[in-house]
Amino acid sequence: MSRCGLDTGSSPTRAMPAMGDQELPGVLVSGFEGPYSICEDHVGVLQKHFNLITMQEFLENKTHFGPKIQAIYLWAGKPHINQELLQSLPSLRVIASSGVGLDHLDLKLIDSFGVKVANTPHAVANPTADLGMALLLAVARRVVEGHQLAISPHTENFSANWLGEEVTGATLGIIGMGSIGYKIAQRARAFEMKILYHNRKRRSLEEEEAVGATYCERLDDLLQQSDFVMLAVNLTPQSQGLIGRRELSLMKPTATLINVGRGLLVDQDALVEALQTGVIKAAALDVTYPEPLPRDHPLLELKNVTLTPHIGSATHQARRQMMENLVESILASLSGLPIPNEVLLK
Ligand SMILES: O=CC(=O)O
Repeated sequence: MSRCGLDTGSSPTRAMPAMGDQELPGVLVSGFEGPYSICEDHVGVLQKHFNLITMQEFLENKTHFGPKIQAIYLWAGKPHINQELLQSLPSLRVIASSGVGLDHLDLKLIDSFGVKVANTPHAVANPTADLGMALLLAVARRVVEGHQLAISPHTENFSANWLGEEVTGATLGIIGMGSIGYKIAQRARAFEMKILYHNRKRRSLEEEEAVGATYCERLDDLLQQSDFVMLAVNLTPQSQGLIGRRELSLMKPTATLINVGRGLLVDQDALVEALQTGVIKAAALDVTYPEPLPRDHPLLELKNVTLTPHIGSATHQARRQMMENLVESILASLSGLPIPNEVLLK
C-alpha cells in the first residue's frame, strides 16, 4: 500500500451512510501491492462501508468468499476480469474501476453476466491535463536538461549553451477531445497557443469558441500543422497504433509528440526510429508499453525523450476523489439506485 497523505481514514466520504456491521456488503478489493497501489489512508474509509475481501483471501478460499462478493473495487486495472473470475462470483453486481481508461475490461463479457461497470472520469481529467501541459512545457523549455546542468558538479557549464522554444503562439494539436483533451485546450489557451483538435465527434461551436480550438476532420492536417501533438484519446481496437510510421512522417521535424493516453496508441518501434533519425524532434511520454519499459529499451537512451511513470492521476486530490467515486458507485448500485459514472455499452 502507498501513503497518500490523507487524514488517516477517519473522514467519511460525501453522502455515504455507513451500514450496520452485519449488513456490510462483501467487496473484492484489489491493488494492495505494486507501484500504483491503493492508498493506505483509504482503507479505513472503505472499511466503514464494506466488508473488504482481498484477492489473496478470495483465491485461498473461493467457495467461501465467492458468493459473498457483491462488488469489485478495481484499483489500477487489477485483477484481470475474465470469464473464470466472473463465474466464481455469483452475487457480483458491479465493478467500480479507478481512472478513466476501460481498455483493461471486456465490457461485453461483463455485461453478459448482468454486471454493471463504473469508472472515475471526472477525478482524472484535471491532473492528467496538468501533466500533459507539464510535459509540453518541460520539453519546450528543456527543464530536465536544465535540472541536470544545475546539479552538475561541472559548474563551469552552469550556463546553458542551448536554447528552448517558447510555447506562446505555437500550434498544439490535441488528438482526443474528451474531458482530458478539453481541459488541456483550456490550459493551452492561457498559454496563447493556437489549438487544433481531432476527435471522432466534433465539439459544439460554443465549446470550440470557449477554448479557441479549431476542428481538424482529417488527422493528417493536424499532424502536418502542429508544433506539439498531444495524445489524449482512449485506447480501443480502433485507436491502437493510431500514430505509426506514416503519421510520424507527416509531423514537422521540429515537432514534439506527447502521450498522456495509452502507450499502445503509438507504434513504439516507429517512434524510436523517428526520434533517432530526426523525423520528429522529441517525445514526452507518461505511458508506454509495457510499463515499465525494459531497462535496455532504446527509449530510455534517447536524449530527446522525457518519460514519466504513468502519473496522470497521481495527485492526493485525484486519488481521493477516485476512491470516493468508486464507493459512491458501489453503494448506489447495491441500493438499486442510478449508478454515478456508469459505463454504458455502446
Ligand atoms: O491511466 C489512467 C486512467 O485510465 O485514468
